[in-house]
Amino acid sequence: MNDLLTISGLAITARVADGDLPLLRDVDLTVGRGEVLGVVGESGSGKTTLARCVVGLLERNVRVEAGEVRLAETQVVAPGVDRTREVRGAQVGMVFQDASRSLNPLMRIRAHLAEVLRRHVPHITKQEIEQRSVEVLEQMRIADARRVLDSYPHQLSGGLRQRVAIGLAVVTRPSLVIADECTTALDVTTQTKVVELFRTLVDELGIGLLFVTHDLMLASDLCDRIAVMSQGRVVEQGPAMDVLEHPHEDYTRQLLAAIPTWN
Ligand SMILES: Nc1ncnc2c1ncn2[C@@H]1O[C@H](COP(=O)(O)OP(=O)(O)OP(=O)(O)O)[C@@H](O)[C@H]1O
Repeated sequence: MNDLLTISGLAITARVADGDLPLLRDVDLTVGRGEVLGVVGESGSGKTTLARCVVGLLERNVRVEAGEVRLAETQVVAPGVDRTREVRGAQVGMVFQDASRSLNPLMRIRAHLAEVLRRHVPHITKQEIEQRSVEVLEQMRIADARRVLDSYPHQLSGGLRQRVAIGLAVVTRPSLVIADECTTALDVTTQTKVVELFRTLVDELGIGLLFVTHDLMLASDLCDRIAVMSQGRVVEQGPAMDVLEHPHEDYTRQLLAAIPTWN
């Protein structure tokens, strides 16, 4: 089996004032190497809970009740099991919605990259840090990498900051990247560029990408396969074009019907 990420039978519950609230039920998903899985669904369907579970960032009132998350052969999440700290950053990179919030305003981009590399690459030298920092910004199609390395986050445009955030997620050369609504705050042109960048990274580096979005048009541009979520369950999944062109579920049809340009 060549799957990088395997989620099976995952059930997640939140403890709330009046009892237990199911957030995810019976979720089965896989992401292969060099593959983009799009996770789509309306607001509140459980997409973020799924993404955060894989990287061990669930809130304190939330627990895994059944099922498991495996990264290649290793079980990283199961009831009472959380090995995400061991893989987060090094084997699994993350990009979230608002890059500005994940960057420290008082640190230059060079220091951000150095911090991540020092944390996850044992014995890395100063010279290697500089080399890999320039290299990753170039991979992000940033032309003037050295100027960007010397900049503070506020000196960069939103689109550039988001590309830096993606760079931070992949500089450790993870095998899997989790991206949660990471293009939502960007204008349409920048969104397209980020999507193209992701596609190139997946194709060139062979990483697996779990791409959470509520935007089906974007998903259709980027994803190999799509999983549709509703009320904490995966209601439909398959090759992107099959799901979007020939949906089996009414729920998927309704999502598609809500896009004016789809039909
Ligand atoms: N810690 C929590 N405690 C209680 N309820 C929660 C918690 N986290 C999420 N929920 C609820 O679980 C449901 C799923 O939330 P989630 O953020 O995973 O959905 P989503 O599909 O990512 O939505 P959006 O697109 O709006 O981010 C929502 O109804 C949300 O209010």
